[in-house]
Amino acid sequence: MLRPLTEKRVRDALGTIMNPVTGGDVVSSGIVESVAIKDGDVTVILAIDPRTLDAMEAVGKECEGAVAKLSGVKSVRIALTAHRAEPAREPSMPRGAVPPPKPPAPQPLNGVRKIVAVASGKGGVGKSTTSVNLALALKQRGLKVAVLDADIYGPSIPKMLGAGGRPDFTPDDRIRPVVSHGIKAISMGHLVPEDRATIWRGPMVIGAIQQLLGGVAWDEDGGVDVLVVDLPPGTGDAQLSLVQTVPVDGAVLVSTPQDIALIDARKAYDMFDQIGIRVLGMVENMSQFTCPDCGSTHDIFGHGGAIAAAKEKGIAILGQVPLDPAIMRQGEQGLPIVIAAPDSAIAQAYLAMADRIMIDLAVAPADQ
Ligand SMILES: Nc1ncnc2c1ncn2[C@@H]1O[C@H](COP(=O)(O)OP(=O)(O)OP(=O)(O)O)[C@@H](O)[C@H]1O
Repeated sequence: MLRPLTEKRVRDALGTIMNPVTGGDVVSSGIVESVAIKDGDVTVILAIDPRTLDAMEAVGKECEGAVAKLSGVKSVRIALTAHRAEPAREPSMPRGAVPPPKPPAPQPLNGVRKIVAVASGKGGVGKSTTSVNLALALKQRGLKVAVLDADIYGPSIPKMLGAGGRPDFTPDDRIRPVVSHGIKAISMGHLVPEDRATIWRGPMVIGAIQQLLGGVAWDEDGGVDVLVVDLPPGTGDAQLSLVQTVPVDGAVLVSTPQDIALIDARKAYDMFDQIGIRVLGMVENMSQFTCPDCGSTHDIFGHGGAIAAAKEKGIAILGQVPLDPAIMRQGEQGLPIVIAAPDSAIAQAYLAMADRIMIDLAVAPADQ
C-alpha cells in the first residue's frame, strides 16, 4: 500500500541533508520555514541568511532531490527566502531605496487564548525559574497553562519541570507538548540535542521557534488559557523578532537588584515599549538572602534596586523573590517551589503574581 505523503515524511527527507553553514542538518538548523503539500505537489520554504546564498542554493538542490524520491510526490519546489529576522535599519536607508517590508502581523496560535512573555535583559537572573513557577501558580488558580521554552541557548524548562523525554506526535503530525505537574511544556531542549544549541545564530533561532510555535498541537484537551513563553535572555534581534512573531498580550521582566542587571532590564522594557507590547511588571529575583540557620537577612546584590528602576519607568513590581537555596535545589529535582512547598512565602509570592496577571489580562477559569 502507498504511504500517504505527509509533512513528517517530507521533513524526515529534508533531515537527511546537511546544512554546511551550521554543520547540522537542514531541519535541526531551523531553516525550514514551511512545508506545503497539495495533491503531490510539495513546496518547501527555506529561510536563509542572504550572505550564504551560494552555499544554500546547492543545499536547495539536494533537498529537492531528497523530497522527489518520496513515493507520492509529483513535483517539488524549494524556495529560498531571506530571513525576515534581519530587516534593514530605516535610518541608514539610502535615498530612493525601497523600505523593507514590515514583519508580518503576529498570527494567533490555534487554541491559545493569552500569551505572556517572560524576559530578562541579562542571563542567569532567574527567568526560567520565574516562568515555571508563574505557570504553575496560574495552573493552581484553575487555568489551563502551557510553557514554551524559547531559550534555545540554555533550555532548562524540561529539567525544572521534570518534563524530560521526547514529545510524541498527533495523527496529523503536530508536536504534542509534554505534560508535567498538570501543565503542558515544549522546549527546544525536547527537540535539539543540548550540545548543538550553543552554535545556533539568531536567525536560526527564530526560524526554529516559528516552526515550533506553528507545529505544536496547543488546541488539544480544550486548549490553553495562558501560554508562558520563556524568552532567550537579552534584547537582540532574536528576542525582538520572536515577540513580533507571536501575539504577546503582556511581558514580565525579571531582574536581580544589581545595577548591571537593571540596566539590561531597562533595555528589555524599552524593547517591548517600542513595539507596543504591554509590560505587566517586573519581578525582583534574588532580592535578599535569609540565612536558614540564624534567620538574619542579607542584601547580597543590594536591595530594592528593581523597585527604584521600575518606578522610574512606571513599571509595576509584580513581586520580590528572595535568594533561597531551596529554589535551586527543587529546580534541579524537577519540583518547582510552587509544587514542592505550596504554603511557603515564596510560593505565595508567585500566586500573588499570578492573581495580578490574571486581572491585568482579564483571564479567568470561567473562560474555559
Ligand atoms: N530566587 C532564587 N534563589 C536561589 N536560586 C535561584 C533563584 N532564582 C533562580 N535560581 C537559580 O539560579 C540559576 C539560574 O536560574 P534560571 O535558569 O531560572 O535563570 P535564567 O535567567 O533563566 O538563566 P538563563 O539566562 O541561563 O536562561 C538556577 O540554578 C536557578 O535554580
